[in-house]
Amino acid sequence: MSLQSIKYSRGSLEILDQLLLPGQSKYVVVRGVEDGWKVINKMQVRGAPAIAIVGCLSLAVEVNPEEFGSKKLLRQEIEGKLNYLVSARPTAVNMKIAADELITLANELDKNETIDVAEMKQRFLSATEAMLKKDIADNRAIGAHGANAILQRVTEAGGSSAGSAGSVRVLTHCNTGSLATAGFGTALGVVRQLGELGKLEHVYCTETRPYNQGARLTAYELVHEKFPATLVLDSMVAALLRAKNVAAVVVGADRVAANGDTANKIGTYQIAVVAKHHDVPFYVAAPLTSIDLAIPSGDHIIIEERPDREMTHVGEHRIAAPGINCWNPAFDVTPASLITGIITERGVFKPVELKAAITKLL
Ligand SMILES: CSC[C@@H](O)[C@@H](O)C(=O)COP(=O)(O)O
Repeated sequence: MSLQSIKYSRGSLEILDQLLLPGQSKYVVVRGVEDGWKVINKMQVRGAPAIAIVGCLSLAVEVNPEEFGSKKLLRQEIEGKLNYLVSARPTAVNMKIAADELITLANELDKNETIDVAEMKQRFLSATEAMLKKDIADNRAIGAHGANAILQRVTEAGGSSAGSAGSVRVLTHCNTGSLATAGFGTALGVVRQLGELGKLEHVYCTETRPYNQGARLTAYELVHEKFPATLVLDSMVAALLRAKNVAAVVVGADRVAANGDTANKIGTYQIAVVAKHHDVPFYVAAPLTSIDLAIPSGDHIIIEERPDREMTHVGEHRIAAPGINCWNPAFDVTPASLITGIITERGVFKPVELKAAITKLL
């Protein structure tokens, strides 16, 4: 059983094939950008931060053995291939932000007359490799901020949604853990942190149809951690919030717009509506690399539509009546008005404060 979604050392990249989990732990070798694009598009690796890291590292393994005749040629290679990788999946912004940062770096290195092409390549590789460590550090910080926010809110609300010794029950959706990131996780990092603090009474995870990231991947991580955890179907959330004294919902994000509207796995929006109805705080946990200040609202987010087969089949087995039409958006947009707080590595912000706070930080 492995929770390491990305194995990298200079010149070598492997990803844990998430289509096969939890039945099989099998790593797939990614030899370059073409492989990187395919494993992202087929969702063998998925989760917004992991997509960006694998995309950029796939370019690093391709560039590593190559000799470039000039810095201009290296810059063109970096720019062209990163823009291609962005096209593998459209909704999560992390790959686009990473690509823009690395293209800016390549332009600066190209203009810097004090370095040669070999040095430029080394600096590009180091910048790409730094993403792995940074993602884990960011996730740890998200976990700490998120756990504090949830526990503080429970205390402020008089502790009625707390269990024994102030511990809490939380609900999460999709998979936002070690498998979706370089390690630890975002929303699942918050859950992990509550667990590490001894404050996690129970975690509920949704099945997350149709790809079943909750049932296959989050459940796998929770069992591995030996956390008190229960799987529920997506259609059970209203009943769960009515019955189980859940203190908070915490989910991840694929793209957060400047006003706080958040694209995340399909089903997130309806959970937020149900949470509002039951007066349960609803948190989005995401690194700054998931926040897209360039778009004013969620109306500007492109929602990826996936093949019908993901709905009509479970593995090789057909479950839907042949001939039926399908609509399979992979994500939905939760309006900012339903979001209590956006948990980042730099603190927790109300959606209305987000743009000003992030602009100041950056
Ligand atoms: C830390 S992962 C955050 C999001 O990417 C996650 O919640 C999600 O929606 C994943 O969707 P997926 O289609 O599995 O890539």
